[in-house]
Amino acid sequence: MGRVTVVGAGVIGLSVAHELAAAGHTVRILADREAAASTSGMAAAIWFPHDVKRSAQVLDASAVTYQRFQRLAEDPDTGVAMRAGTVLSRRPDPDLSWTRAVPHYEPLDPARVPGGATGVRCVVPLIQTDVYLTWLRTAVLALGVEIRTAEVRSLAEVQGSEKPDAIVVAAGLRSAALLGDDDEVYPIRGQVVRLANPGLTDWITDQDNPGGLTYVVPRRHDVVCGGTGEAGSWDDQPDPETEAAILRRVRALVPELAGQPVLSRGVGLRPARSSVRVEAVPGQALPVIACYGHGGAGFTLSWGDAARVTTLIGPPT
Ligand SMILES: Cc1cc2nc3c(=O)[nH]c(=O)nc-3n(C[C@H](O)[C@H](O)[C@H](O)COP(=O)(O)OP(=O)(O)OC[C@H]3O[C@@H](n4cnc5c(N)ncnc54)[C@H](O)[C@@H]3O)c2cc1C
Repeated sequence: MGRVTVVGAGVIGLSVAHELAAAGHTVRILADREAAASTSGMAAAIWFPHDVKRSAQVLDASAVTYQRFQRLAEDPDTGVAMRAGTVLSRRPDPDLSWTRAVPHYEPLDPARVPGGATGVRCVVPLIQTDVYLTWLRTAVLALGVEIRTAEVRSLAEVQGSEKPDAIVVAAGLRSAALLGDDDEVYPIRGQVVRLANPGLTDWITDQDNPGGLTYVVPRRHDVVCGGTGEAGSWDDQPDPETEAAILRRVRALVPELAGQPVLSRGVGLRPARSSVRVEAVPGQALPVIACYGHGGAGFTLSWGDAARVTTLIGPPT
């Protein structure tokens, strides 16, 4: 193994290419959109395994990624920072399996939690996606990876034109169409509205808000407010009524947001699957590794799954 073609330049494709190149492979990325113009560009993002089945593999990948981001946060140019925040839950038995990867967390004083909810206060990586994806692309190029703008219509086409030793399919929602052996991929629509930041640093996510998924992620120059989690919806246009409802919910949760002007808005389609797929695909003429279906946790799993792909490919020969 030596020459690897990665299909996809979102956070997953870039992270995989980074780790393969760092391991000594010659890597080329084929992608028809830059990360900023894909789902990856729409995330806020915080480290949190949201909209993904929390299997042992996912929790392991989350932990590896947490540690990697913690190191990256030492360099402000990466756009990664460690930030305190709150995870609210309104279920009687909340799933706290994710806290295994988090060194600092504590149950919140019930007096500080909205009626009926429980809360965990913790410190996690906050990844400012516009800064981070630019940093990651630059890091990938510095490792000698070639990034080519191209639409891939079939893996046979890649095999014929690129003659790689292996292919990694990291094409998000469109991965299943390229592989043709998977009918378990579907979009989870996420709408966001970005407000001016009145000086907030702490994030909050209210997973089971009766009005809908609600989160507030303050960044350097804005606050990403969400959201929605509409499984099966391919609608990529912001809906004004949905935005008004998001604004009502986030202002109820974080009163400082009242009166802050809207800076921008957007919709992203999370590439969801019954479970994240990271494996060698059987029945192919050459080694093909699938790495997709990360739902609402692509950043959260990125470095862990990139390491897993690198192990599956093996060392360069
Ligand atoms: C509103 C919202 C908020 C989110 N918040 C978070 C968060 O806080 N934390 C978190 O961890 N995650 C979050 N996510 C989820 C995260 O954004 C996704 O899991 C992640 O972006 C998926 O990355 P990806 O690289 O698999 O796919 P994408 O970013 O969609 O990239 C796919 C790439 O494949 C390329 N491609 C596809 N098909 C082809 C083809 N046939 N030929 C050539 N190129 C192709 C595209 O051009 C693109 O480069 C959020 C998502 C949304 C929508």
